[in-house]
Amino acid sequence: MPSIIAPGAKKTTTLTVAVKCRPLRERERGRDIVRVIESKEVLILDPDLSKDYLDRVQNRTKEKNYCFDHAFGPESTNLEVYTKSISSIIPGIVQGLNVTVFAYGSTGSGKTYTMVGTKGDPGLMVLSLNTVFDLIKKDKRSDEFEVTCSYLEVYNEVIYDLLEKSSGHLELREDPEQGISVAGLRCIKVHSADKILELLNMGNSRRKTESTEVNATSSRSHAVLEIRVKRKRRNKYPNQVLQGKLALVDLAGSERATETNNAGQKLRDGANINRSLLALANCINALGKQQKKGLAYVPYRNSKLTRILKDGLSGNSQTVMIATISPADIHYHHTVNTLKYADRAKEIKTHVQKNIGAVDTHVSDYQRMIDSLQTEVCQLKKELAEKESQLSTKPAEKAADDELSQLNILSHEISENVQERINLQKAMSELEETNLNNRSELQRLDEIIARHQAIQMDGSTVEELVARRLVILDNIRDNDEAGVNYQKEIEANEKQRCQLQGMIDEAVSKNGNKTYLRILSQYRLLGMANSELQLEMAMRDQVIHNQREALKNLWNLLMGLGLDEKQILHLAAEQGRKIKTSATPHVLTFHHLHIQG
Ligand SMILES: Nc1ncnc2c1ncn2[C@@H]1O[C@H](COP(=O)(O)OP(=O)(O)OP(=O)(O)O)[C@@H](O)[C@H]1O
Repeated sequence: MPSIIAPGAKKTTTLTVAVKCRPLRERERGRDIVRVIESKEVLILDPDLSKDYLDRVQNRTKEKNYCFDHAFGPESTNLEVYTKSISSIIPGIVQGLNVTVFAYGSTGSGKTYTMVGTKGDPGLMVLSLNTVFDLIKKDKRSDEFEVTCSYLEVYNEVIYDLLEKSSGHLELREDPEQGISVAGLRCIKVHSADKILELLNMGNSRRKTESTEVNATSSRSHAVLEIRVKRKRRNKYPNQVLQGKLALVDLAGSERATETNNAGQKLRDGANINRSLLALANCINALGKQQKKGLAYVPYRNSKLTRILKDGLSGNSQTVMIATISPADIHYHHTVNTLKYADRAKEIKTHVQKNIGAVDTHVSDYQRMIDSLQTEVCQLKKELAEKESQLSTKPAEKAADDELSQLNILSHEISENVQERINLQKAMSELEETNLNNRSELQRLDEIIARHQAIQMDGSTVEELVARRLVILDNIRDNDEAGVNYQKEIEANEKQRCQLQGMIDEAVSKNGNKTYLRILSQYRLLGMANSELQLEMAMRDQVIHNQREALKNLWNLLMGLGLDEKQILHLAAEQGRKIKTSATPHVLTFHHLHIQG
């Protein structure tokens, strides 16, 4: 039965951006070029001291000035950063709101120090968790709480569970209602901040770090700690569940490979870290632009990191970006680059809304099918491993062994290929939807402009409308261009798929080990069926989501026309539809609207 949730009022809010400048380190021996003025302004001095007076007056200086919600100098502690920029939004988590905090900055600028901290100067993760549990303690008598914690890292575009000793590769799952989740990620029930900190330390010890020339323990991965708080009102509204979420993100540092003297694996890491960070920067750009230009396409799909952070960047979340910078003159370019993105991020808007519990059942059937397929895939994987170990004990079959491992590689590649295709197709359909909206706005504008011109209205109104029209056209062109690129990628993906399929078929026809191959091909087919099913589920959910949105709009429209809840229900009954509602204190009229039939 599809159900729609009409949640508490949506509040639009802008991203809070705070800048934290770390102290100059002993070995840096450089010049301190950062000045923080009145806790808001950041002044970056020209690193080149040789500029003369004339250069300065002729404005040839590289001095830059930015203004943020908060700015902290080297003497500020993490507690100060927490108190001024985050503490006020943390209580929302136990009231059903989502909060995201992420640190952004170049390698060695102090992201991990700010997020994790030290014993003497605990970081934002520690401080916010302590507050969450203090708040829970206060309300424990009247309400029931359940807190769960997960910790993941994105390394080389692969997601790993930091709470698992030897985590496999995890996949992202999408649901238009619930947003993005990570399939198979461990969620541990916790009862205290200390327990989470214990898990955090354990996870951090598993995190991929390397020594680079810029930072001795440089984080090579992006880490996301997520705390979910479920709250059940024991006395007042026993059926209501509030679900808040706190996502704390410590990003890997961005650096240019040439600066770190990295090679081989490290160089590859750098490329992937930069791919994610580049995608994040592109999303920040597009979102910043969107505030001015309307419907620009935001390329969340270009990396795992941006897909995970999607909610925090534009969805239902109150978000704080902490931009970390170094005061050293040698880092001038990195510092200015970080501040440029931080400056753009100030424009980003999110929509905060309480998550009032409704257990959705419509995905459960698909979910069950996927889970059972996954169990079967695991079982076959085990059988495959057993078979493989038997085969490897017989040296005479070494040649067959090689062919089999080749087959394994091929089947892995084909499954990655299917995932990529799903992702590209979803990106295409999102892009098309964005442009559909753009085109309908264009049509509306054309009609209004024609009407205004017909009655020869004041020129300035028409000028404004025409300017807006040009902006929309510009967006449509940008989005069409992105669409052509996606289409090319889809074609390349399909070509690769055919090639892989051909290679597999050839290998299978040559190989003599029939039992093994039967299992292998079954495993491969199941893996593909699983992926296809996920695509089908996502598409189906998108349709349901659109229907619900349309119904919500219709409900609001009818309310706006002066009809009350009873009259709407009556109207619906006349149309042969059953609607169930239940009242909550957050929305005057209703919070659940279940539509049957
Ligand atoms: N506010 C601070 N006070 C004292 N030391 C700091 C501060 N911020 C950072 N540092 C020191 O600077 C160094 C680099 O910091 P950190 O490891 O947090 O950088 P990072 O941005 O996380 O780097 P990467 O991206 O390479 O992981 C560390 O030795 C850290 O202790």
